[in-house]
Amino acid sequence: MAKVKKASESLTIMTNIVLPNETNSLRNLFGGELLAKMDRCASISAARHCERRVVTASVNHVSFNHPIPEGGIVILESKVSRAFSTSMEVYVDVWLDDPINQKKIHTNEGIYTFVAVDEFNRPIPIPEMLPETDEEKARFAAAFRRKELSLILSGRMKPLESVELKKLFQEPN
Ligand SMILES: CC(=O)SCCNC(=O)CCNC(=O)[C@H](O)C(C)(C)COP(=O)(O)OP(=O)(O)OC[C@H]1O[C@@H](n2cnc3c(N)ncnc32)[C@H](O)[C@@H]1OP(=O)(O)O
Repeated sequence: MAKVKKASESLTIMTNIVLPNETNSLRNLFGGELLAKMDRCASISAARHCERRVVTASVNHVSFNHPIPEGGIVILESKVSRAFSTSMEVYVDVWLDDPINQKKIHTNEGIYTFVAVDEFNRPIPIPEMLPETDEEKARFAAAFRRKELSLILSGRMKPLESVELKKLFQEPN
């Protein structure tokens, strides 16, 4: 297995059409249906990066910016944004595609943490991740801060133990 992999090597794209049984009373895609699709897409990216079985450790953030109507074409695009020791952050971007009017609306964004595990479900080391594009570099740079926040919110880290996150609240000299 490579020791370093590019972000693009974990790129996963899933395209779906919204069916009536996936919608809410407003005939838009039900949020829980979308979350399941996002988790699937992100888990494939994580597995592509580490070439191991992965489990979802945390859903750190999901935004719902625009409804997705019944019959809409949904494109999910995910990539590993940073790899740590055994865990990795995965970004999922969701688009509503309108091929008739040639428009694409960015409807959702999700940030997930996955952990690579062995056959006994114990965390195992993963390859480093190399960002290349400006967007990949920006997401990579802020990922450690988000990891600390997620660990604090899950009670795995005390706020004063954080390094990057604490810097946000410190006055510049
Ligand atoms: C694809 C699916 O849908 S899977 C189904 C849903 N998911 C599951 O069932 C997973 C259930 N949870 C588990 O199995 C375990 O809690 C695991 C494997 C996630 C973690 O196991 P632990 O024994 O706690 O391992 P440990 O404390 O060493 O953490 C492993 C890594 O995960 C990271 N981690 C754990 N929890 C979090 C969290 N809430 N937020 C961010 N990172 C986390 C740790 O920081 C560590 O990262 P690092 O090694 O890269 O520094």
